[in-house]
Amino acid sequence: MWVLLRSGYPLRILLPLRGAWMGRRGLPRSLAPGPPRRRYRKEALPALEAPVLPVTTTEIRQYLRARGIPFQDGHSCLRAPSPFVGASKLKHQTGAASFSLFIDKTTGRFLCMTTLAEGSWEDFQASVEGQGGGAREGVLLSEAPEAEDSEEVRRIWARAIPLWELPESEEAQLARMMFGLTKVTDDTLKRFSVRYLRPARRLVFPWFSPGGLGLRGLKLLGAETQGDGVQYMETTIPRPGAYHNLFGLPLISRRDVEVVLTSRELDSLALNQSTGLPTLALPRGTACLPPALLPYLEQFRRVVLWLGNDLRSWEAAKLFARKLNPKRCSLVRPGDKQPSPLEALNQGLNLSRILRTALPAWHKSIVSFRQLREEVLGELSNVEQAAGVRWSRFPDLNRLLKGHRKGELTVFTGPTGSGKTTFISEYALDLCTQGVNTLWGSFEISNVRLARVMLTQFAVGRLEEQLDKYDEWADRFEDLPLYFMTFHGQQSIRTVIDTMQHAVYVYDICHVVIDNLQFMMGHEQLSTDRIAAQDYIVGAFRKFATDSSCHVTLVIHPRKEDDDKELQTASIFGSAKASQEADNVLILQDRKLVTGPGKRYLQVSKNRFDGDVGVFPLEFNKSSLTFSIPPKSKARLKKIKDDNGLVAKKPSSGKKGAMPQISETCSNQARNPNQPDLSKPSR
Ligand SMILES: Nc1ncnc2c1ncn2[C@@H]1O[C@H](COP(=O)(O)OP(=O)(O)OP(=O)(O)O)[C@@H](O)[C@H]1O
Repeated sequence: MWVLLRSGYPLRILLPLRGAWMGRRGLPRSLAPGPPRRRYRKEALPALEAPVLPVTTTEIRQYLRARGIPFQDGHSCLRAPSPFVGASKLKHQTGAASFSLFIDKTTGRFLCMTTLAEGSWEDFQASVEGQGGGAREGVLLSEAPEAEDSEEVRRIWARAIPLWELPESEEAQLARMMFGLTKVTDDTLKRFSVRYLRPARRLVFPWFSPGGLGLRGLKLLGAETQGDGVQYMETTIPRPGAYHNLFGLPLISRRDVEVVLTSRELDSLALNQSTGLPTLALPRGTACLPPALLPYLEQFRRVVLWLGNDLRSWEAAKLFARKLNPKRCSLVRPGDKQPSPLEALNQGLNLSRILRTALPAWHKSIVSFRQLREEVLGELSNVEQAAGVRWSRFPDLNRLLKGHRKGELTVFTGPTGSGKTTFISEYALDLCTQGVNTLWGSFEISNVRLARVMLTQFAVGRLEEQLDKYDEWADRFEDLPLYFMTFHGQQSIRTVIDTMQHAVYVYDICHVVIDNLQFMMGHEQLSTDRIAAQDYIVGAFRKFATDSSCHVTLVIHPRKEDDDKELQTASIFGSAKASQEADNVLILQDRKLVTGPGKRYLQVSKNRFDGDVGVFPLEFNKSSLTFSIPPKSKARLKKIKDDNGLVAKKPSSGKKGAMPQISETCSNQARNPNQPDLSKPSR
């Protein structure tokens, strides 16, 4: 496989994850050859000083036309004859097969289906323009299947045996029961070449290269009973970021025009067996749909997404349909009578009938309640899930905000140097460890410094004093779905939003953190222009959050105010636009004057979801850089709400540690509202 080095985006990947109990390739240590060691890896996407602007579909089309390259318009890609196929081979390809180069309409990245060459739009242009052979030059080892991986893949595959050939029937029965495969036939397992690794008690799903070019990777699936249910553990080789297997692809015929996409291999087995339809399983379930897979899905006129039986799967299905072109997509809605395909098979339901209930993903801009009623019902009957992902480290935040939801804008403020970056880093890390794909825009502090803070918080302790543990923590940290923009200091909002859009498309980002708005804007504008510019930028982030169904957390410095005053919603720098556009407003209250140094409170002063606002204490732990809630703290969460659901003004007791006065409608007491409290240089 050819993979090229250049990239047009100022985005750097931090790599995918393994647990402490895992070996280098994410396998149990007993399966990983040799002692753990670290390898030097080439930077996957190098940081760019001057970001290249993303290409548009129109520009791609214009370029191809100007160069006289014929092309066909597809659902998510343009198809053209591949410059990577030798003239002799090209002669033998006819019709659609001769258009074997797929160019992603959104990113310009290409894939040649014949040679498996792939690269960026700039690489394609370079190769068309004959700049030193283009694609053939830059082989990126970190993304190409590594020799070591291939060896490991072959070894495990050879040790695994076909499930239906398990000699002891008791063992075979137990394995089938654990994975819910009692109704899946041997024929189905054979068709999909599913094996079983006896020592590790794992199912093994193969990733075959297209065109029967051999085994490219594996997914190992373990199952453990937990209460009434079963918990599945997945391991992939290569690691998740490079595992681009559409399980079931070898069974797809060129003539197939319809496919059902599932989020699990087990679901694909069940669906294919009971409906006879072509089915494919996404490599990382509902976590993401990497654009690298889109060329393989171009041939289908209809794509049905049946990803699971919870709200998260439903959200993912809607997002993936956008990438696939919603006009050809239908979605199976989760529900009691519509569980996941494997469960449906096990419950004796008619899977073809469920598929017929799939709803078109595309509708015009105007909808009637009829189209919304099922969605509303879904939210009402899954209140917990509709409230979003809950924090594991901040239970009080769950009590107030209920969870972290897609498509919302959170504005976060606090006095200079009070610990905003440190807190927001832990707040985002908490979500990221629970599978929320996160993109950081750290304009004030360098990514290295930020990552160091995050890693310390992740390990909940100082790593300086335990460097022998560094690799173990770093390995686990690498596998978080965490990405960083490589911007620093002032940036144009267009470039930042374009990069965010790119990240949503490529990495299915659900949470973007911008730290902070003022550093992104630079210091150049005059004060009145600044407020207008900030309003414009806040509006752009708001629109992005809504349009991309992605949560944006925006750190904004407060105005310069008296140090001894509590901050309020109106203390956010600029006009009222930021707090009006925000769904949530969070304030880090630095109350050192009344409670002593180090004491902080987090105040939720706006909550559009259900109106609950309040404050709760945070205790800073200097060695782990974490803000945990003091276990024996008397000052617990305090909800502040009047009968109308509005934030009430509470009289101050004037006592040490008293709750702050909070008012949404407080007067503007800022000394100079046009001046943000931004007295420090970029770090
Ligand atoms: N509650 C706290 N008590 C004492 N030190 C803290 C506390 N919170 C953070 N710090 C430390 O204070 C320093 C500044 O923290 P941080 O960068 O998070 O503040 P900030 O509010 O983002 O700053 P700025 O206003 O410059 O953006 C860091 O070294 C951090 O470890």
